[in-house]
Amino acid sequence: MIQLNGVVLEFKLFPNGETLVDGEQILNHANELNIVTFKYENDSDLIKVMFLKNYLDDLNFKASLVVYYMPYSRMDRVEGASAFTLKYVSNFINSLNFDKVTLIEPHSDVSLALINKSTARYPSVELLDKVIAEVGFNLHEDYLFFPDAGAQKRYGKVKGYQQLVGFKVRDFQTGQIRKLDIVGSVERKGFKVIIVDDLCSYGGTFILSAEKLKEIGASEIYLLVGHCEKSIYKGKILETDTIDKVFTTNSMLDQADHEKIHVFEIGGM
Ligand SMILES: O=P(O)(O)OC[C@H]1O[C@@H](O)[C@H](O)[C@@H]1O
Repeated sequence: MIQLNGVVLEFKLFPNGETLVDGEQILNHANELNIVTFKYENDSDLIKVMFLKNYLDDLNFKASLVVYYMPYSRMDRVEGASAFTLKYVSNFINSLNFDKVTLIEPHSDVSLALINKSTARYPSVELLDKVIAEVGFNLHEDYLFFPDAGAQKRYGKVKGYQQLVGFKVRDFQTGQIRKLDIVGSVERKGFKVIIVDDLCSYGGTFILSAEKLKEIGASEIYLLVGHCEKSIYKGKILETDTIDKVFTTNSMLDQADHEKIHVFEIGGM
């Protein structure tokens, strides 16, 4: 889904699959300075962004880009013969020459390094105060939990919280989590935990984290993720009582289709 200055653009297809770009629709919402918002739904959205930016260039209009979820951001390293698709998509975005690019919760700093004139915003940090108030989190008794070293690097700098970290081993090819251990100790049982990470897919990481946290005495467990894929509906998080509530943004989901999910609007953060 592509927005121009907050307005969702409609794209149609020619019978052979080519994209029909409605220039009039763009003209109706374009200014000299524009914000293009890119909510990735599938690879065809990349082509739509390309057509829109080229059209704005032809009008001599400027534009910045907000990327709700950076596609391929998890392909931030290569192993064996795997293709470095994050680099290739970043090259594509760079070729469009936006004035600036804002990445919402990129999976790692590699996206920031690869994309020119890019900065990041982290809803998992920006929304923490709201989530803490909602779940009645006590700074002296309760814990934030980062499921792996990547999450600890991104969010561990938040001050004033007791923190626990997971050590996760995942098979790069199959995506299966081989094991997860908790590093850090707790003083007593019966505490709340907010698991903080960038993205929930099927939720395997968080179910496993929650099981381990329960073993060491957690009584209530919440999940705060910047992005939540629709695949959460196919995973076990919503079926079991291991995680009490999931807080996320509309970077991937459009709305919450389950009582356990709370979706914050990125625009209203
Ligand atoms: O365990 P699921 O939800 O499938 O995947 C989410 C995890 O996989 C990683 O890329 C994310 O950073 C998160 O830690």
